[in-house]
Amino acid sequence: GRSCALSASPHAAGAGPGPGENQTTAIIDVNPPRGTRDFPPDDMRLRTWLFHNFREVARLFAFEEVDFPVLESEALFIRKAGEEITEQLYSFEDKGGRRVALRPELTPSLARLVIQKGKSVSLPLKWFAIGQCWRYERTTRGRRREHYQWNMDIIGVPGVAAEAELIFSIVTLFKRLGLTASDVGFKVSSRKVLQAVLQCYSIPENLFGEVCVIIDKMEKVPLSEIEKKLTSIGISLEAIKGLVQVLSLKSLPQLEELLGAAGDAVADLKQLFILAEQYGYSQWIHFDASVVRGLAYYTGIVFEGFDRQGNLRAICGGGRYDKLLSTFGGDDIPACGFGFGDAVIIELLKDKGLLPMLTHTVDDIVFPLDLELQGPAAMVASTLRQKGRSVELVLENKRLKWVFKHAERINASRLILVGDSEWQRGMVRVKNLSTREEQDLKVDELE
Ligand SMILES: Nc1ccc(Br)nc1
Repeated sequence: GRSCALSASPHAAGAGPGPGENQTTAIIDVNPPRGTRDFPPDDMRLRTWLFHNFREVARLFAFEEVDFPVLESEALFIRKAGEEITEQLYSFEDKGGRRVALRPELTPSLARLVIQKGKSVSLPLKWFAIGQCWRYERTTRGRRREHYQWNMDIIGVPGVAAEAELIFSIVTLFKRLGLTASDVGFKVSSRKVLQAVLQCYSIPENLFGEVCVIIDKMEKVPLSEIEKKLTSIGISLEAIKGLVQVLSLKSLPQLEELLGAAGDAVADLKQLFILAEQYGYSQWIHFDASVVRGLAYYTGIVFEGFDRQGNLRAICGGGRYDKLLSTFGGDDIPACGFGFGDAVIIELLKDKGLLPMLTHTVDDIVFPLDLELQGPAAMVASTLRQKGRSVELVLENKRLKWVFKHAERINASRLILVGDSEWQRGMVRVKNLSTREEQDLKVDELE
């Protein structure tokens, strides 16, 4: 028998290529799972830049950051309204036999946390989160299965001042990214418009969510299919005609004519446009009755950000969801919020030539001229780091030519050489890599 594992040849047959043998194919698939992305440094810098802008806007609007598990109970997302988001739920049974899901959106988790906190938090709440969301899309469409969403939610404010503030926070983000009202805009409507029509035809309230989800596809599938689906859930042809008519309205006066000024729908929308005027972002938004959004839980104002060129899918979307918390067993707490994905916005910025140039830069590169000086070089690096400078310490015995090349690659501002003769005098040689100026400095003179 073998004395110990070490004596076994690590390259017994079938153990893969040995040292020096080239690896033609990797042993494992080095690509991420279908529909998911890696973020190597360049992509990660762009993502960090985008998320920094999300966080900065949230700070300007005094929102507090929250987070939740990517994994939630499946029950949080089971809604009987035929939404794409629930049909594509990334759910499974865990080893404890529990039905769990990778969250497809953040709003239900936020609602769960608000209810969990109950009386221990005072309303209104202004919370934001940036989280990865998942869907299990049939590979036929080869689309992404994950994206990161920035969510901002105002909990406990019944009036449309909350929606006005939320839309302005997105306008603020767009401006920070260099986009103007000529590049992007918001279509705004209210689900109370649909509610009013359904009431006219005495369609039961419980069909409201389902009707909205079907209607949301209005511009994506032929009208005949919409009519077929609506009929299949018991909506009369007459009611369908009424719905289609109201959805084609393009102005608030037209809506008022049809619904009368009485209904909340018109009043809410009028108030929202007045506030937008006062905020100074009227030119960013317009009423469009065809905006429904595909989530069943919206109950009032709904809006979506879009690129005016019309090349891309919606950039973001949101609205009021006054009933969601009570459907989870919480109190009847009004709420509104939006989701803003990390993919369409980057496509738009690319199209507009607005992607930032982000490079990996360091302040100093420290290089011991020979191996005995590794200790002193580490101390020099530590002194500089304590002063807040980012320092690349060369960890191997490299030729000076390599060090200069590397300094260029990482955009270092200074090269600090730790040499024997200088070190004997407690000095190091400092090269400013932009001015080429060179000087010997005492370590504690470095700043
Ligand atoms: N809901 C959702 C999740 C993931 C992606 Br990608 N798109 C939408």
